[in-house]
Amino acid sequence: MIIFNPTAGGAKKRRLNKTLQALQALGCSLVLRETQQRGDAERFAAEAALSAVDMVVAAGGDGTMNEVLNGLMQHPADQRLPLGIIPLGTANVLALEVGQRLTPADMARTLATGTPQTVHLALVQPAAGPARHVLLMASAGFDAHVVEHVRLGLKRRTGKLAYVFETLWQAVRYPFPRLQGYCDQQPFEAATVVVCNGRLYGGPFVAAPDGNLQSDELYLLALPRRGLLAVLGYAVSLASGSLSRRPEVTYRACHEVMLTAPVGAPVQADGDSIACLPVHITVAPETIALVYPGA
Ligand SMILES: Nc1ncnc2c1ncn2[C@@H]1O[C@H](COP(=O)(O)OP(=O)(O)OP(=O)(O)O)[C@@H](O)[C@H]1O
Repeated sequence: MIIFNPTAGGAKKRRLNKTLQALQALGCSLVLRETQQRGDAERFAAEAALSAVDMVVAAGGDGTMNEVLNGLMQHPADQRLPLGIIPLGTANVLALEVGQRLTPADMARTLATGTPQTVHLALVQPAAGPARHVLLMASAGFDAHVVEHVRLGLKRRTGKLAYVFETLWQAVRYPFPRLQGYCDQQPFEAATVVVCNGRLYGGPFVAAPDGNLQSDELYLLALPRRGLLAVLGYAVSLASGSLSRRPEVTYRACHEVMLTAPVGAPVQADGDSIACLPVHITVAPETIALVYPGA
């Protein structure tokens, strides 16, 4: 089953159709479901386990992949279908993380012949509301504030530039409140906190050099500085892959992060706002089989 978010990445229906044709040419039979609104992809994925399909494919951006993941995780491990991806989003971080090339032929080949590999997940449990599984990363502070405020219309028209614009706009307005929490029981404070399950953040940018979806470790990045200059400095370091090596940045492997204050501050995961502080972030007890491109 293919679950397609027609709004992802400014609607890439042609790329989807070409991928579907390539899949059919490889002998795959397909069921396509199109989302109408947020939440549909999760519901469709949960329903898929009850029908005769052998894989659920998220066609959209990282937010759609996160929704499909959470639908699949509603079932026990022995009934859980593997997750495949057709990346059609704005940043497609998961595709970069697993080395998936974006041509329709490559995407179809992976789904038809790629190998499902066990991937560990993060689990974000807010004090209020349901827990969510996370593939790539969860964050709070400046970065989650930008995700919450980025204008959807602008994102559809300009793609990643909308994030650049919103980052600059918010960097001179955001009050940078102190985030407080515990990382494996040790207290810390920061202006922005990112908990990475994988290596990459926001695109092909290495945030957690030791991150690996196939290991059961999370990586904390706690960024203490506030204000526009700090944001620009962190962006440059991220782009050059050196963010985790900055002297004032805390970077460490961990299994549990509690973010306690300020209560009500937004938390984003896999590129979408999902909760408010306080939250408890752990390595999820359950895993998913994710279809990786072949060698
Ligand atoms: N039909 C729909 N209409 C509006 N929103 C939808 C629809 N289907 C899914 N969504 C929501 O759209 C949001 C963005 O989707 P997604 O992340 O897949 O695309 P993107 O933002 O373009 O890509 P990326 O995350 O890679 O930047 C998600 O929160 C998802 O739940």
